[in-house]
Amino acid sequence: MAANAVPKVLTIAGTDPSGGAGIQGDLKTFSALGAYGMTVVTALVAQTTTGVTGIHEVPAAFVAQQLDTLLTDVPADAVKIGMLGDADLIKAVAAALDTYRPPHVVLDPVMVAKSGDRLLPADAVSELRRTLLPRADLITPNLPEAADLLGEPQASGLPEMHAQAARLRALGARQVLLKGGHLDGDTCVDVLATPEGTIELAAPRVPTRNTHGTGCTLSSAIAALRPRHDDWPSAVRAAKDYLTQALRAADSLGVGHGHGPVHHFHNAW
Ligand SMILES: Nc1ncnc2c1ncn2[C@@H]1O[C@H](COP(=O)(O)OP(=O)(O)O)[C@@H](O)[C@H]1O
Ligand SMILES: Cc1ncc(COP(=O)(O)O)c(N)n1
Repeated sequence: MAANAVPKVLTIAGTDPSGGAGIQGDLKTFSALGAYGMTVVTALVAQTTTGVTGIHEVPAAFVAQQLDTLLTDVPADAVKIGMLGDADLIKAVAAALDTYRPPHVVLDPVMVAKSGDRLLPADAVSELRRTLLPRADLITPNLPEAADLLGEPQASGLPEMHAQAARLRALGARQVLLKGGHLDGDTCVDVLATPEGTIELAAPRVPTRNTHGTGCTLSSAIAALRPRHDDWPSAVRAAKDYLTQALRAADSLGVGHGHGPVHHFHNAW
């Protein structure tokens, strides 16, 4: 990609009518970071800041049709994959990755919403592990998702996070960003494991309950930024800085009665 070109970035994910997470949160992130956003919807989700009331899945064949229709016209410079509601959807997305071979595939292994509602059935986790981890350039599990993928107890500190990130790489993901937001402390430390080594990325913990969409924002920010950065550590660092700023602005929004969304704002206007 030419240095001054606008990256065309695709999100494959479910919806959030409240606009904080899923496809809607991803598109806001892409725009805020100067990327051109494209979408393939995997599920219509009736949800808001307080929880999920229903899921209407898109048939796998129609997700495949959306991917074929889009990617034969517009190649993606990066792809973010979020909610995939069952094993057939996982297989359809894997097939499209094999056909179109987009660069920079970021997989957020979404399993449970902030409200505690399940977005991926437990019996589809092994399909995600077997089929999509080896096709991802970077996976971005939170602590419960990493534990589920590995079939292990959740990490309770940084040494265990380092060990689990390495074991997730051994399952086939080329890079692993194990997110530490669910631990306590004044800083939120994530662990990034790459073939070149493992680093810790820290940011101050923002004192807010408005964290709906943090995982979606981080993974889509990485996808938006990766085409313009030389390597994963640099893109992930910039994406985490962006997320911390969006969390700092979250309380000014006042959206909903539960965990409100992070705020993407542009200063230019
Ligand atoms: N209150 C917070 N302040 C700053 N960063 C946070 C906060 N909560 C989470 N993060 C960061 O947001 C990202 C996603 O958080 P995490 O809670 O670990 O995953 P998920 O949103 O998928 O459950 C991580 O980079 C984490 O460190
Ligand atoms: C469609 C969809 N995808 C993902 C999430 C997870 O959101 P979070 O970023 O808060 O973990 C969500 N609530 N809805």
